[in-house]
Amino acid sequence: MSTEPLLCVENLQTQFHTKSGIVRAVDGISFTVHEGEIVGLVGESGAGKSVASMSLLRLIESPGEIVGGEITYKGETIFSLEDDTDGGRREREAMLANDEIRRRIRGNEIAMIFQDPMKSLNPVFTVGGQLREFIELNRDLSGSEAETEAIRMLREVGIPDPEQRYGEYPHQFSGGMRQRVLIAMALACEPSLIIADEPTTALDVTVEGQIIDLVDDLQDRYGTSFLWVTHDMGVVAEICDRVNVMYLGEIVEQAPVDDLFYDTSHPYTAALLESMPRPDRATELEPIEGVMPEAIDPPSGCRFHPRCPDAREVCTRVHPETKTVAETEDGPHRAACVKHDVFDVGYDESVPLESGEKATVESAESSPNQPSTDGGGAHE
Ligand SMILES: Nc1ncnc2c1ncn2[C@@H]1O[C@H](COP(=O)(O)OP(=O)(O)OP(=O)(O)O)[C@@H](O)[C@H]1O
Ligand code: NI
Repeated sequence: MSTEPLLCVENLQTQFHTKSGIVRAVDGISFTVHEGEIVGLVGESGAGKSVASMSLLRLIESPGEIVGGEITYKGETIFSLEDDTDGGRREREAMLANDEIRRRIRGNEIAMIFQDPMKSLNPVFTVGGQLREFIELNRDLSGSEAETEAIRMLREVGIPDPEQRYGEYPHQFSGGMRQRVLIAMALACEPSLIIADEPTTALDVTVEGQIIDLVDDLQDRYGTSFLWVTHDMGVVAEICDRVNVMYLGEIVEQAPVDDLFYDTSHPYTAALLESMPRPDRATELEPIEGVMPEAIDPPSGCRFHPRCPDAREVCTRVHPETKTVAETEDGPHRAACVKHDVFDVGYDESVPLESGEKATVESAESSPNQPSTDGGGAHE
């Protein structure tokens, strides 16, 4: 993996300004996507996966804002700030203008697929008509050429009888078939990268499996890279080459997929894996203990410590950066957990936290001036 990455994200920070305070939805994440790779972004609801994905295409709207970090794609600057002369921050000159992002990048270079195809398809126009129009607008083709291309794409994504289905409306398609249409639309301009935000979550398991097989196959044939957003470790195992695990706005573990599963290095990832349904185990699932705190007022130290079975006193104080914990054939294995020797902050000597203690330590540490959304009820 010595070549330049296709997409490079460094220390990305995206925040929402709300009445109750600043929501640090994405709080300094860094990752790359190389050509031909399927990279996973996984984590529970509220981790910041969608905000991160939208940030990559500069689709964040007020009250949200990217406040820091750098996004580069094929060497071009999608986002970057620099210090200006009077102590503020300004957009770097190299950063692409909004209309360039709209005209050259979105759809053509980086396409996006969302969970709900009905939001992306217009119910009053035929599926084929929408696909044809999209192709006509984005590629230099005449109406009839675009129609032929649209039918070819429908066939390509496994829609049976595409000439016939071309003239049907979105409601005449099943959920899985609609998702295939969106994949056809995403592929239509032959982008180098597709960002897929939970595209199979609403589908039943069999159809989900078919869509995943389709993506795997298309990925092979077109060489398209994917950023695959999901909360499902089963899907990650199925499809991803490398994985980023997100917790409360941060990436806590980053590894090639096999290493993530067989040499799990962050207790949060371990908990996600424990809660995953597996065919070789009885129906009893192990839910992750506790609920994810709000991104508005994250716990001190390691953000996962109040739920972590391995938490020690030091974890309430030290906020771990993500560090390389092992080198593998397929790249570095990185984790943000001080129990690893590279951190050297006295984890071994530190006193383990009892479940009750975690809350006490946390409330003692948090500043009384900070707005709290839950009224501190959890600490009673
Ligand atoms: N428009 C908004 N205003 C305020 N906060 C927001 C807004 N959009 C997202 N957030 C907050 O940002 C955080 C991250 O949300 P995000 O949607 O990225 O999570 P996610 O990981 O995609 O979760 P899910 O699996 O539920 O889709 C959450 O705390 C959420 O409440
Ligand atoms: Ni989401």
